[in-house]
Amino acid sequence: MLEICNLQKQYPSPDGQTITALRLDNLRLERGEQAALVGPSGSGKTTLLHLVAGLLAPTAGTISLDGQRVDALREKERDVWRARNVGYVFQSFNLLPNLSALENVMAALVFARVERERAARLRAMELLRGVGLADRVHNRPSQLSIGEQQRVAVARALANRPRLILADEPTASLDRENGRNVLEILQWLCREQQSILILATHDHAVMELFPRRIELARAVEVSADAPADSVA
Ligand SMILES: Nc1ncnc2c1ncn2[C@@H]1O[C@H](COP(=O)(O)OP(=O)(O)OP(=O)(O)O)[C@@H](O)[C@H]1O
Repeated sequence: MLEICNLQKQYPSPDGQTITALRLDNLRLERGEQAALVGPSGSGKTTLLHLVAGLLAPTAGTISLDGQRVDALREKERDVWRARNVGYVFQSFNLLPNLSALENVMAALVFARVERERAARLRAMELLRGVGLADRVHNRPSQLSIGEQQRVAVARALANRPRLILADEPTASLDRENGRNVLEILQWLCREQQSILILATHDHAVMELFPRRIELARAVEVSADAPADSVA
């Protein structure tokens, strides 16, 4: 289970003010639950995903996955924790350009040290077959279509069977048909392995496909000397 309590992230701004990028009082997602993360531009969707992934530390509040406090981990511990427990799908795929589709997926497994090379290869092949790319495994990203690249990225994110999949507008660079295809695969794989899925989107057609929504309100800006919640 993912549990968030009284979470806040603030940044100093260049003009001496403090920007509250995110405020989220409570959130609980059970194993296998899928939720769309929605809110206007600047409401903190990416910030929330980065906090949950342990890429950023919160200013206040707690984040726990299956009872483990992610916010309390030191930076090095967070890297190890992330490699084992989190799969991240970006809008812009972030595949390694010099590696084939197969090597990109294997890299996630080898980095997390959860599989030996032979087992990693088999798992990567199985996933790439699952996302419909069995005949493209030796292609590099530049030799794949945009939709195919995102399917490789989905396979990579799911490779370690992570408990948590975070996706930041994963269909925003795709046309409707490819977007629908990637989403179906992502939701199906998350259901299969009972991963929690949080997917940020602006697209109403995408939101409709999720049983739950996490709605963020627009971030507020407060001056440096005012308490955060005294300014609207
Ligand atoms: N490193 C930073 N320093 C200062 N302010 C930041 C930083 N990162 C994000 N912000 C601010 O925090 C707020 C939330 O940003 P975030 O990217 O999380 O929003 P978002 O909901 O994902 O937006 P979008 O839908 O446009 O992608 C914004 O006002 C942004 O300008």
